[in-house]
This record gives sequence, C-alpha cells and structure tokens, in this order.
Amino acid sequence: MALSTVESFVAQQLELLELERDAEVEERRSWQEHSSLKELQSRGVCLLKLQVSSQCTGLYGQRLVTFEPRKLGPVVVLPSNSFTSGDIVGLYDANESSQLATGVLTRITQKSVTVAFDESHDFQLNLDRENTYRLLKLANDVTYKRLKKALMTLKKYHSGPASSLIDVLLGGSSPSPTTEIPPFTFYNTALDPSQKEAVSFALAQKEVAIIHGPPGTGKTTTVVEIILQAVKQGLKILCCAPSNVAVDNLVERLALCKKRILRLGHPARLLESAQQHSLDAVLARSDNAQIVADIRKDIDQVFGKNKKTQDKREKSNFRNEIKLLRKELKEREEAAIVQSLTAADVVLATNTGASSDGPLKLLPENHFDVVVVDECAQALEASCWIPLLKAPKCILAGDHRQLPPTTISHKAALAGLSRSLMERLVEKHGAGAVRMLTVQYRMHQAITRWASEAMYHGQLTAHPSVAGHLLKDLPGVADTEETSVPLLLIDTAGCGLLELDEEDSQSKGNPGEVRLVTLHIQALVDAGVHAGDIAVIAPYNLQVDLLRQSLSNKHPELEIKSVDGFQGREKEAVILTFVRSNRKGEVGFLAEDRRINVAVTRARRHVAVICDSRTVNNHAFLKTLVDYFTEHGEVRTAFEYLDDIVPENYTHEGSQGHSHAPKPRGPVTSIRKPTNEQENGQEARAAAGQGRRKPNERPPGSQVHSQPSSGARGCDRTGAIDRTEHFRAMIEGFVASKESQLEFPASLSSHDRLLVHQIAEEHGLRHDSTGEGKARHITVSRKSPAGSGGVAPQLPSPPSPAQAEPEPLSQQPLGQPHCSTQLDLKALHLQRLQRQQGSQAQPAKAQPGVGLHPQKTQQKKKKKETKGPALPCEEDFDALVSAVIKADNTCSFAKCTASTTTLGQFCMHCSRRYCLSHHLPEIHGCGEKARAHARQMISREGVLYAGSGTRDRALDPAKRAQLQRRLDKKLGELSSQRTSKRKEKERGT
Ligand SMILES: Nc1ncnc2c1ncn2[C@@H]1O[C@H](COP(=O)(O)OP(=O)(O)OP(=O)(O)O)[C@@H](O)[C@H]1O
Ligand SMILES: [Zn+2]
Ligand SMILES: [Zn+2]
Repeated sequence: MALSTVESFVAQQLELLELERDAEVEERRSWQEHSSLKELQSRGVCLLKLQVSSQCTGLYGQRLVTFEPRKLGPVVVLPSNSFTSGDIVGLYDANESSQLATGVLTRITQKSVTVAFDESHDFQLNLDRENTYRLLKLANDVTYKRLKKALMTLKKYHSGPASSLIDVLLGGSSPSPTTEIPPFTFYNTALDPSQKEAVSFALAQKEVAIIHGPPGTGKTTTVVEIILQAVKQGLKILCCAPSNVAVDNLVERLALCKKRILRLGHPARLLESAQQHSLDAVLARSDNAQIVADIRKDIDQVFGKNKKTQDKREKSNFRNEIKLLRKELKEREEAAIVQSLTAADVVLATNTGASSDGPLKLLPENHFDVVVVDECAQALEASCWIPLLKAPKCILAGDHRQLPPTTISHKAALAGLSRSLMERLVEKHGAGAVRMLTVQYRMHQAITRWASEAMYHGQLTAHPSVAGHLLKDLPGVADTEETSVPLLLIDTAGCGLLELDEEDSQSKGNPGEVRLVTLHIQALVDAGVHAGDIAVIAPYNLQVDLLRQSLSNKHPELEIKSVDGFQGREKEAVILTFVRSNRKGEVGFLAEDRRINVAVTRARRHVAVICDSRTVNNHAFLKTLVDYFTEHGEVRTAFEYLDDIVPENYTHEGSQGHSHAPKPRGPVTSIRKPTNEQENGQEARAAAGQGRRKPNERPPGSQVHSQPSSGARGCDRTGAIDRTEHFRAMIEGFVASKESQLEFPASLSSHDRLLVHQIAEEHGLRHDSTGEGKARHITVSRKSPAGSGGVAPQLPSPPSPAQAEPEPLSQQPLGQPHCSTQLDLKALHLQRLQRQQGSQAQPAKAQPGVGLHPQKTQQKKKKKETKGPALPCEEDFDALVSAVIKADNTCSFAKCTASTTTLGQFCMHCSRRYCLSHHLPEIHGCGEKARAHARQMISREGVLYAGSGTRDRALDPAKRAQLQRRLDKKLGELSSQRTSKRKEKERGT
C-alpha cells in the first residue's frame, strides 16, 4: 500500500480536527466571555432554572438525577437546545459560578433531562428539591483525544486484521471480487428484493459493503438481517453508530432476535431492553460479580482500619493490603469483562465508545470478524476509524443524502471534515461497493416521489402498503380536507407575515407562521389525529421556542424540534415552517438540501409546508419543493386562515371601482412591506378559493407532469422571474390594447394564477376566476367606472343575487364595502360545501357557479320569512348558521337580530358582540376610539394597518379562524345530515 496516501490522509484529518477543536474552544470562550447565561441558553448549550424532579441512586453504581424546568408559569417545557445523550455536562447552583459536579447526560425529552453522576467514596452529590440549578454543556475532550489516537494508530498500522481494508478505503485498491457464499435462508422472509440483494451482497463482499438506505427503506431491518446471518456463520461482530440513540435502536432490534449482545457505554434510552445488555448490567449478573463486590467491601474495611490507627507500621501494612486487593479487584473485573465480551456475538458501542482505551483493549487484536457502522453518513470519518481498525471487513449503512456530520468550524467543513467516509466511498467505488434499498415503507407516494426525484435519481418507490395511505385512514380520524391530502402548501406570500427582524438575534422566528401552524394542528386534531402523531419542524431555535410556547401546553404530546432532532424518526404528519419571509429574499441557513430532505421525509401520510414562497423561491432547491407542492398538492394562501392579518378594507380604494395603479400610501406604509404586496389581499383571497381545489383530476399514482404553460416544475429561480415577467407582459399588452378582456388558460398552476391576480391588481384591472374544475380560469378585464360603491363581483362563485343590494348609506358612513371579506369567506364556505356535496356523489346537483344546494335555498327562504329582510351580506351565512344553531345571542347593533353565537365578533372598544356586518367599529359607532387605537398601534409597532383605523383586533385571527372552522364543521354536519335525509327519501320513494 502506498504509505504516503495513509500518511497524507491522517495529516489532513488531524489538521481538520484541530481546526474544529479550535473553533469549538473559541466558540465556548467567546460565549462564556460575552454571553449572559440567558444567551447561552438561547444558543442551546445551557439550561437554566432547573429543579430536581427525581433521583435514583444505584443503577449500576451511578446516581441518575432528573431535572425539570422550574414550574413558575404554565409552560413547563425545556427551551430548545442542542443537548444530546452522551454529552458531558456541568451542574451549577443557579446563583453560583462554581461547578457542583460533572456528569453524562443520559436522556433528554421536551420536559426533562437526566444526568448520570459518578459517585465515589469521597464525593456525594447533595441536591435540594427546592433549589434551582443550571446545566452547561461542556467541551468534550475525550472525543478529540480518541479521534486523534485512532488516526495515529491508523498511521502506524503495519500488519493486522484491517490491512487490506485500509487499502480499499484509503489506498488505490478496488474491493476484491465477491466471494461465493453458501446458500442461506433469510430470517426475515418479508425482505424485498432490494433488501435481499443488499444482504447477499454484504455477506459476499470481502472488505467493504455499503448499504445505502434512503428514508424509510428498512435500512435497520436490512442491517439486522446481515448481522443475524453473520452470527449464524459464527462471526464476531462489532456494531457501531455515531450516536447513542442509533446504537440503542440496534440494541433493541437485536435483543428481539435473542442473540447474545453487549452494549458498551451509556445507553441513551432508559429502556429495560437496552439497559439489560449494558456492560455494567451484564457484569452485575456474571459469576464474578459476588467476588468483585466482596473485594470492594474488603477494600472499604481496610480503609476504615487504616484511618483509625496511628501506628506507622500498621498503616504501611494496611496500605500494602489495599494495593494487593486493588490489583486483585482489577484482575477479577477485567476477567469478567473479557468473559462477557467474548461470550457476546455482537458488541455494540458508539464509534468513540469502541475506542481502545476502553474495555475493547482487553480483547485480542483479531477478535472481531466484521465491523458494522450504522448511520455512517452522519459520522465524522475519523470516528469511523476507531472501530474500523478492529476487523478485516466492514459494512457501512446510511444515507449520504441526509444530514452530514455536524461541525462547528465552517472552514473545516468546507475543507472536507463534513464529508463522510460513506459519501467518499460511494463516489469512489459506486456499484463495486454499494447497494441501495429502493422500496420505502413510510411515505405516501406523493411524498416519496418528491424525495425520489430531488435526491435519489428517481429510484425510490413507495411500497403498496403505504403508497396511498392518508391521515383519514388512521383509526378515529375523520375525512376532512386536511386529512385527505398528502401534500399541503400554505403560502404566506404577500400576506405580510414577515420574520421577526431582530438585528442582534442569530436565530429567526415568525409569529405569523406560528399561528398558521397552530391553526393547522387544530384542524388535524379536530379531525381526530393524535397530537403525538404530529411533528412540527422548524429550522431555527427561536421559532421552535415560539412554537413550543404556543402549542406545548395545549398539545403536550406534540413534538416540536429542529430538523436535526428528527433524523431517523417518523411521524404520521409533519408540519414544516420555513420561517424566512423578508423583503430581501434572504433564505440563509435553512438552505441545506439534505436538511430539507430529512424534514420532508419524516412524514408518513401528510406534509404541510408553511412558507413565504416569494422568499424561499430564492433558493433553488426549496423552489423545487414549493413547485412540487404547487403542482401535486393542495395550495392555500395564508389569507384563508388569517383573513384579518391584512385589514379587510385597504384594497377597496385601489381595487373597487377606481382604475388607477396603486401607489405607496406615505412613508409608514412602506415600512410594512412592498407596495404590491399590500394590494393583493382581496385577490389572494379570491385566488385562494381556487387554490384550494385539490388536484383531484390526478389519480394518486399517475406521473402527471405539468403542461408546458404552467412551467412550475424543475425551473429555477430565473424561471419564477420569467413567469412573472411573462404574465406582466401579457397584462401590459392587454392594457395597451383595445380588447375588453383577456382570458388566461385553465392550465395555469395555482401559483401562476396567484401571479396573474397580483399583476392584474397592480394594474387596476378586474380579475375574475370563472368556470369549474378543469375549466376554471382567470379573466382579466377593465374595471367599470368608479363610484359604483358596490362590491365588485370578483368572487369565485357569486353565491346569491342578494349581495348586490347595497346597504343603506347611513349604516356605512365611510362608504366601505365592508361585506366583501365576509363574502369572500362565505364564497369559500359555499365552495367547500359544494365540493363536499360533489364528493358525496351528487355531482349533478352541484352546478358550477351555483353556490347553494336547492334545499339550502329553501332554508334561506324560510329564514327570510321568519326574520324579515335580512342584511344582504349575512343572509346566506345566517341562513346556514341558524339551520344548525338555535341562536339566542344576537348582534348588539340596534335593530339587528343576527346571531353572534358562532360568528360574532367582540369589539374591544365597547365590549359588545356584533354580527359580521356590524362588527366594524366605524359601523356600530366605535370609529373614533378605533382610530385612536390605531394611531397608538402605529407608534408602538411602526406598522400601519391600512384603511381607516385598525381592524378590530380584539378577536384575534387565530380565534376567528377557529370560529370559522367550527362553522365549517357545523356546515359539514348539516350537509351530511341533508345527504342522509335525501338518501332516506330516495329510499322511501
Ligand atoms: N421488507 C419489508 N416489508 C415490510 N415492512 C418493512 C420491510 N422493511 C422495512 N419495513 C418497515 O419499514 C419501517 C422502517 O424500517 P427500518 O426501521 O428498518 O428503516 P430505516 O431505513 O432504518 O429507517 P430510517 O429511515 O429511519 O433510517 C419499519 O416499520 C419496518 O417494519
Ligand atoms: Zn364597539
Ligand atoms: Zn348585526
């Protein structure tokens, strides 16, 4: 072998490790110097205000202390942090800077953290339940020393079991041709062909086999089968992984197979199944255990005698005795360890736990036949070399298209430190060393297909058992719009839900997206999805904290974490909030393809992406995700959830009647967001009406690609700009022409439709969506002359002619067509209802463009009769509502008898409830107060809520949207009742 190759490899690795080490030390130093404890906590390396919740002494001689956040407020979750099991932590008294003890973190959940402290004869930890403590993550020297040591051993390696393996992994040699293996039967007969091939290949390879297992492809299942087969051949196996969790995962799986296994180091899970195989536990059960305990007792006794006596000679005798006893103790202990290690078929440890300064040094050099490294793509290469030097053959499993090993030094990462052994070998040897698992058992095929195309050369397929599974197929989960789609995009583009703009903050948050997440979770939970089956993934610690603050109490089982915390896990539903939304279009740190791949592929049945497509589309890879969701999923705009984030009335002067292009409304306005974004509230809502329609024409399995005109797929950033320019040119052409209207093809993607709506709005044009289903398209036309004052009938489906009746002017002092928002909402509901009915096999009756079912119209009439002339805007609504609810709460507006039970709005100025037609402060007489309040808000928040005064914010958007959903549900019930009645009738006739 070319020795120089190994030497230069080692030299380079040492240099990179040095860089990384320096970066870590420097980071710690600057934190300690410049950061308050609070800042350390927000960096994720310190946990403040902890209380002892339980202590158990004695698990194999250690003291396990569990800490919980001090219960002050209702929030009792730990702040988001980077602690993981195996970390060395310092324990401090809350008010002191001196360290009480150091320990090893053994378990961390969202609510508690458990640390193991070694207690010796002269050290007893005395913790007070009333006291508060803090934990600080300490730099871990041990790991660095072990990594360096392994590299030095590699450099000096001349002859030994791993010689030819080193040649293949580092030198120029290719893997030897596969050996013939005797026929064998699989333990697991359910393995799919790609898994079986991987098992056979791994057994037949001489030096190295790589199992490339994309998400959910049964990588662990395959590795377990390989290990079982190897054990059957009588081979001794050392099985490692970079993290304690990954090792425990294998321990649990192998334990089920009744093989003799031994786990070195700290099991991360306090599960019986993992604990009982730990070295300490095995030793405690061994024949030597009693003798060892006796010797310990003897030592303690001699110590005691030694203390009492003053006689010098006696003292010297005792000391000799202790020396002898200690020697014997060591011999006995080592013999017991060797016995346990030798008896085990499989020894498991973390990569660094397999270090030769640990128990493994007691074994002969050629003890192991095979080294398995699971999650190899997440390990620093140097850490893999710790176990690799211990056997002639290795099997590496992992997925280099998921997260690489984490590093602190950017420089070291760029120079190759974050490049894993697996990634390197896959590129070098390809099919000569790699087998990929291609059937995945987790994700709905719509999710699979994105991952497959984006990351795995289109080779992944979904197993039939999962290909079509949806949330609604889970027991107890209702069939709703949310539970029946695998992909949902909630786009905040143009909604002004900007990220928090805090100069000094490293982390990012987005409260608007938090609210959207909250609403979507509520919709899922209302439908019967267990909170524990949902994961919320956010790329920033700050966002994780904001989410936990608003969600953890209500849904304690909900898991909210950063991507890194979810690798290797799965959930039925995953909600991603991408946070970034800014005028500069900065995408920043979330822009790591593999991270996004991991986030999306945690989901089994449902992925919801909440993002500002305008911002995240600046990242080519994120854009492929948004485009894919746009084309294959359901698209909603955030307006549907938070219709009052943007005041309802600001669009009216620009869009209702006056044909002028909008211009900035003074300096304050522009602080808020770009002008054109201000203008699209209404249209976005209108667009939403169609965006919501599912891509129902596409059968789940079909590989439908977009028509060229929609151009969404695979186009990069410039593509998006092109599309915008393309539509802009078309619309400007139309403005210059004499044509009366411009029709856009029905083939536009919902994103394109949004663009068209926006651009038309910018040009002061009318833009209506007309037609149903596949024929639905946008028609752009010139606006009628100003001053009509009525509501422009630009809604997706005008529900009833009644809306055209103008309200008496006296009730509308500011001339605002304040009903339009409700009309939008109403249109949405009606559409939804219509769709529901359509899906209930009544297609003939749900006519395009007619919002209401005939029966509903009847009810409406009935209502009219009992109530007299209803206000135009609320009529249909109330008709529907009153059909399901007995309204005893009525609007506080004089003479109005409309119900406020479901959709009433509370006015913060007069503390009364009003119906939707009268809730605006200007209408029921609180206008002055509202304007004063608005001025206050502007000076406080630097934000202008456009229009006259603020929208009544007393009913916060979340609550309002919730009300909306309650109404939806009621309407749904109503419609199903109706259906069943109809069915009965049909049966009767
Ligand atoms: N051949 C198979 N037939 C049926 N189900 C399978 C098969 N192989 C794996 N599975 C199932 O797929 C799921 C994932 O398996 P496993 O834990 O081995 O995957 P993994 O690839 O290690 O996961 P990860 O993506 O988290 O690394 C498990 O529920 C497992 O039972
Ligand atoms: Zn009021
Ligand atoms: Zn009213």
